[in-house]
Amino acid sequence: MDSVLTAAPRWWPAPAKLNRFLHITGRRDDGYHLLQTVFQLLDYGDRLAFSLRDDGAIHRVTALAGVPAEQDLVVRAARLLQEAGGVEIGTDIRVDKRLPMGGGLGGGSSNAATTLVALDHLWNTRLGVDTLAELGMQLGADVPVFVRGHSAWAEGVGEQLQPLDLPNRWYLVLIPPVTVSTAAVFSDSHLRRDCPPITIRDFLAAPESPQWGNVCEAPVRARYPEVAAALDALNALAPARLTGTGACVFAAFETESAANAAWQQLAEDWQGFVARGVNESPLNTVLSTEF
Ligand SMILES: C[C@@](CO)(OP(=O)(O)O)[C@H](O)COP(=O)(O)OP(=O)(O)OC[C@H]1O[C@@H](n2ccc(N)nc2=O)[C@H](O)[C@@H]1O
Ligand SMILES: Nc1ncnc2c1ncn2[C@@H]1O[C@H](COP(=O)(O)OP(=O)(O)O)[C@@H](O)[C@H]1O
Repeated sequence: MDSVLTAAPRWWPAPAKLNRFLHITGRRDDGYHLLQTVFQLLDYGDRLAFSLRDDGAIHRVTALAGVPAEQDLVVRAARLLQEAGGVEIGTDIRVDKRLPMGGGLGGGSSNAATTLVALDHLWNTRLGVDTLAELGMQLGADVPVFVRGHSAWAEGVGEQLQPLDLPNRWYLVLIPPVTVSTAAVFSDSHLRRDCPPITIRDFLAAPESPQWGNVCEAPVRARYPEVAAALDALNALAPARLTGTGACVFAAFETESAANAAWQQLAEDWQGFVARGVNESPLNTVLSTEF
């Protein structure tokens, strides 16, 4: 029997991230690229709801275009936790999606992290943040930062994290009408892979310096004219960057009204949103206020 064990499930936030900059300093033996990047979390993203089931099934309630349930990161994350924690309870998972897929905003990774963190509480596995981050790493390089829930300096393939308090900024994010394949960008022969390593101190001395760029920007610009057009449109108003391997681009503003004013100039031609940069994930806020 599929009896539902909780009455009114709450919504759990799955925030987006931006890569404030992204350098590649080399490659691992397995071909994965070694990065230096800063993850800026946003107060904007998807929402997930969980209804526990006593039959042990993991069931995705909402469809995701082009992603079969078995491949959905929320289902994979729930299964992983179920195995790791020896759990016999199941769950229905509902995803209210606002973040574009393949946008460089980390939506899939954040959905996976929220699933791990929320079910660790709802299933009472209490594995703790370190184990959840390790489980998350098996699902994707960007999952641990969302599990840990703090904007961060990252190295390695994104798993070596140091929490950072970044300046308060508002971000205008444009969503070009195209999906960028992370694998295709990383296999591009024109991708710069020899950035000299910098230190966290170098970055913090001038966090908004134009010298910290995104090496994926050049190959993505060349392959995707829609991304080039978005960068050009935003650059006319403020310094614009690509996030991750794209497709989304962003600019930072000191105030919400400045970000909204820029958005008003672009909203007729582009999809996008304005969001506040946060050092602490909205997911942590839920945990600390309700659990
Ligand atoms: C580069 C970042 C920065 O945030 O880009 P976005 O995906 O957010 O845009 C991420 O670390 C991306 O991590 P993630 O999105 O988990 O990458 P995956 O799907 O695991 O990787 C897809 C493919 O890209 C290549 N890949 C990925 C990450 C990496 N550090 N080096 C690589 O060479 C590998 O060939 C891999 O098979
Ligand atoms: N729940 C999910 N939400 C988004 N993408 C998912 C999900 N599950 C699996 N995916 C797959 O992960 C890929 C990367 O998604 P996403 O993390 O949103 O983009 P990015 O890594 O560019 O930030 C998608 O193209 C999709 O095929």
